[in-house]
Amino acid sequence: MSLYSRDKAIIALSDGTVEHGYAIGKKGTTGGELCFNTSMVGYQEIFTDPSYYGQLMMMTYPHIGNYGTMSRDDEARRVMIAGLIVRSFSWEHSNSQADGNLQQYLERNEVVGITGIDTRKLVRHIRSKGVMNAVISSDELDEERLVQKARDWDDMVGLELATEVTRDEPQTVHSDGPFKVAAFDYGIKQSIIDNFVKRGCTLRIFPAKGDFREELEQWNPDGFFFSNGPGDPDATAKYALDIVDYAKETGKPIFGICLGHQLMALSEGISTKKMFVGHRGANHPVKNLDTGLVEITTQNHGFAVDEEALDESRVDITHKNLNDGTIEGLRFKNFPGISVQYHPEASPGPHDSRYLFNQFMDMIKEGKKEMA
Ligand SMILES: NC(=O)CC[C@H](N)C(=O)O
Repeated sequence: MSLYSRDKAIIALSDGTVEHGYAIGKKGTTGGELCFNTSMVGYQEIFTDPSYYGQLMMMTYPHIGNYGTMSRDDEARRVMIAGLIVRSFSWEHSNSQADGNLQQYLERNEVVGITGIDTRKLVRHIRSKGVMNAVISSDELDEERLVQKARDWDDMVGLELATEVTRDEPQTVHSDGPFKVAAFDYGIKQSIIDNFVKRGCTLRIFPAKGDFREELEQWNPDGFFFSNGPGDPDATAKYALDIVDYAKETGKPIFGICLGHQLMALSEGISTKKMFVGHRGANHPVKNLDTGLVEITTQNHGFAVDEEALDESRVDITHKNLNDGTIEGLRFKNFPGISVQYHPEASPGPHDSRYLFNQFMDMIKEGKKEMA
């Protein structure tokens, strides 16, 4: 496709809403759950966040592509979003550090997208009607057929997607520090790995599925980490709780982010629920109930721990979202564990919540002292 495409494209929602625009990225047809992200920067980190696997990404910031792409900004080896919707696509970029332009990046990663869309209107629509599926197409422009396709698309509820994005084999990421953390990869972001390595943790990263008990016994980690990831936490829990339970039995500190947080709650019998509209952006206010302080956080989730299912003999709520009151963090009472629904690695986003990695490191240091 030449730069400055004027090839037509359509986005069709499962409720019959149709909008016309122009093709970006690869020509073709794609579909998924229609999400929106309100971050003003960090589009490349968002597109490569494995938790977005299977979702169409609508950016509310209107100007996307203006600073190009840089390979060091990737959160994973490939683009994970299923499609892209923007208001005003930048066919050209201006950034002395960029190593490419977004159109070429999207084409190389085979991402189908659409520009020229009134994203503010579509976001308001989803916010009033609730999250739904959609289809983007630049090779088939029949509105009715595309709406039907959106209706037929798999529902996110019940979808198991972590095995689509996890690694095939365990991998060790070394640091020069003394700590060993076993991390479970349901779609782990590179910036989470970097945050551990920076704090002196050598990580042994395990695939989502498999029996690694024997290897874990031998390696004897100082702590466990359960990662972020795509899909319905209930569907991942069907196989993942086995290893969460193992980690709990060891008595070592456990930390969970996003999907990992949801899995830890599920392992204590506390259910999750699909949200009316998810949280995706880099300015969500969260209150730390231990300190009373408010942190501005990066978020990306469509499910949440159900407050009604909370069991106070098993968990304390440590963090709450100030926009809608949903649970954002838990401390576990029957094992040394903390977890947050949001993203302390904040890539992109403000660094207010990085202290959570330090808090986990303190738990690990404490645990090692007790063992000595
Ligand atoms: N970032 C994540 O780990 C997302 C978790 C889960 N897939 C959700 O949407 O709620």
